[in-house]
Amino acid sequence: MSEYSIEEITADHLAHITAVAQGLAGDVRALVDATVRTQVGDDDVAAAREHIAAATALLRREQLPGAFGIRFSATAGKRNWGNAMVGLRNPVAPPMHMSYDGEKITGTVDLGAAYEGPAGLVHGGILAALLDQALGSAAENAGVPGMTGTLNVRYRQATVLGPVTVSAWLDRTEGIKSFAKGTVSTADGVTVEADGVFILPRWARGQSQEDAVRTVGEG
Ligand SMILES: CCCCCCCCCCCCCCCC(=O)SCCNC(=O)CCNC(=O)[C@H](O)C(C)(C)COP(=O)(O)OP(=O)(O)OC[C@H]1O[C@@H](n2cnc3c(N)ncnc32)[C@H](O)[C@@H]1OP(=O)(O)O
Repeated sequence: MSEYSIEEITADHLAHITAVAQGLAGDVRALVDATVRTQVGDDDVAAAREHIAAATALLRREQLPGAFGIRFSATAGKRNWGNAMVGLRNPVAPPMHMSYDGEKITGTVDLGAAYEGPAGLVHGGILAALLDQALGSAAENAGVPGMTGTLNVRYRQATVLGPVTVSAWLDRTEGIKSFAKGTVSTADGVTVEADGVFILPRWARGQSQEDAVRTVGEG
């Protein structure tokens, strides 16, 4: 398949594949957490590996030739289910759940042991990636999408593993450049601040936003 595609699916089918994808990705996330934190002995690890190998072989029976891509449909809108931060069927995504209130993106995410950098703290690269996604989505939702050109991240204080909130908003636009800002917060307050420039690529500039998003896609 191409990286961007349009497909029509019924509401019932969408509900079904959503539940299946969320279930599988959730199970694999649980496996990752269990793997990081397990203290069982070698025999149990060996037995677990046999089960994991069997599950992997089962899933490999029928695979996409590449990544999930970005898919559009009248029923479901955009499905970026492979996205590394928010992808519904990607166990690597924490996932961050995002909502938009017309001005601001709010992302909620629970970062467990798999996202550790310094002991007990969230890895800085993960925080940057979450902010990249949220700032990009803020620009996209404001109707001025673009690819990340530059992302500046300031780590104000450590971010303890656990629930975090990511906020992002469009600051201003200058032609094809959208400037967005955002923060990561925990119970300790704001831990990270970011600002970024999101640029509508040269090859997308002649198209309407809707056409560009459909043919070029987005994160
Ligand atoms: C509708 C289709 C949209 C598709 C997109 C939708 C995304 C919807 C987001 C959803 C949420 C995703 C969140 C995850 C987002 C990623 O992860 S995106 C992946 C990471 N980013 C990339 O891979 C981008 C790679 N870089 C590029 O593709 C190109 O360098 C860029 C950034 C598109 C710019 O290239 P270009 O179109 O040739 O730009 P160019 O005409 O040379 O310059 C235009 C202007 O931008 C400035 N500029 C150029 N590069 C930069 C830069 N890196 N930093 C700052 N300014 C720059 C120039 O100075 C120029 O400014 P002015 O002279 O006009 O004042």
